[in-house]
Amino acid sequence: MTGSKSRGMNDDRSTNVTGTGVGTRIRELVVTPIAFGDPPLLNADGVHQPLALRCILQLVLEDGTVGLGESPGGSVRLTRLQEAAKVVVGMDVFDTTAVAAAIDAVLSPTVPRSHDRGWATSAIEVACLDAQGKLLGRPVSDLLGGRVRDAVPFAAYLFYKWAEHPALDGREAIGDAWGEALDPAGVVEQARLMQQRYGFTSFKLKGGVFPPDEEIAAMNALAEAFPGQALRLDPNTAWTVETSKQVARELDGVIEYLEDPTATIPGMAEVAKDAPMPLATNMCVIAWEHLRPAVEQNAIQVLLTDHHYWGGLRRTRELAAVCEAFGIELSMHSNSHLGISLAAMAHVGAAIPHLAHSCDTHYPWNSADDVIVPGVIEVRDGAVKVPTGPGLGVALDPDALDRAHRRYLDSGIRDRDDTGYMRRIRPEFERRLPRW
Ligand SMILES: O=C([O-])[C@@H](O)[C@@H](O)[C@H](O)[C@@H](O)C(=O)[O-]
Ligand SMILES: [Mg+2]
Repeated sequence: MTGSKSRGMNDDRSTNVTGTGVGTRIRELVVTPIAFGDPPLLNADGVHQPLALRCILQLVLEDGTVGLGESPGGSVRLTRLQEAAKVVVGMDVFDTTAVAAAIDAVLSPTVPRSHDRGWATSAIEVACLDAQGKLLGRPVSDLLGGRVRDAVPFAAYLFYKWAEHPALDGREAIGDAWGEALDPAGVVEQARLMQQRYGFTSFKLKGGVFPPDEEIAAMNALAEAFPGQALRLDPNTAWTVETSKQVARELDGVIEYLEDPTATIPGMAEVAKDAPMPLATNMCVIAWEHLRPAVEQNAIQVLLTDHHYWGGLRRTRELAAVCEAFGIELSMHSNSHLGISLAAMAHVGAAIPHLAHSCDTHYPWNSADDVIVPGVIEVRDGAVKVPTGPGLGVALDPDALDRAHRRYLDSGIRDRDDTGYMRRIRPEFERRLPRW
């Protein structure tokens, strides 16, 4: 961890904004790597490790106001955030364009692709907006143009999963409250639990785990168990173009969209010519330069935005306008995350008028180890109420943050490695895409 977590923790402070930058300059950016529990969720790459990694950002202004941010973790992202943290010191928190440019400039020599630099820019922009909102006494959604909805709908994110992380390296097996889901009945049971606990009315299954016929059977079982409710399948590019076309035909009338059945923009465009339902992506259109070819080839009809890599909340709002111009519908992508990210997702989701689909969230899988004070941000009735307090509207729980940071230090895990972890348990596992 860099810096002290107790410094500048006056989260609720509101101050007069003079417009001169007095008190609104960034004094310090504290980046804290953390780890939190994650169940054995299966995907095309392997299986989730027992701990997932994130970085928590505390952007401290000269007047003591603190803006919060959350970024995906891992050693590379942590190093980039730490580098970026140095160049933003002294800048005005309202000058987010200049802040983004400074981060971009310091990272460009070592990180050539703008998309890879975007992760740092995005997390820091969210922290700036949280601080701005606290200074102004206004929620972040107001800084994005105002909310068009008070609650943002989310989908249950279903995964094939083992009942427990098997015993390994002298540690005992780690079970969870969700149980096993390895066949259609298990998937339907998991969906029922998700609905009971969180009120979800739309469901996404992470596929690419079993042969397509088994995943088609799971989707049909969900359709039977939840008639009329929106369903999606996402095999993370585990299929060839031909297999994708075949699955799309078989799921006609069953799913609202098919997400990343196959790799690349041309591959998706081939499938889209044939598929009876819209195709969605968070894999082949992940940077501004991908939009033009995707539109020209009509490769996707739905984009899953993600403020964590599209440059932050304002850029996501701009992306939404571009998509609107080209008739691309919007949904939202998620990775394992905690409440600061969920709050940011809710604020930007509230400010996008044509958000056509419920958003993804891993939060139910990870919320037990959250680092924010509970009660403000939660999934209820399949939606997240957009906080109305200043900034993101959430506050850090310093003890929970300390625990999560210690967990990170003690774990020795520094990067996500679904394939490596899977191979330790099933040595014959090969990450081969497309697999079918
Ligand atoms: O957590 C997972 O296993 C997901 O596969 C995640 O890594 C993806 O980024 C994501 O959820 C997706 O929609 O592709
Ligand atoms: Mg996806």
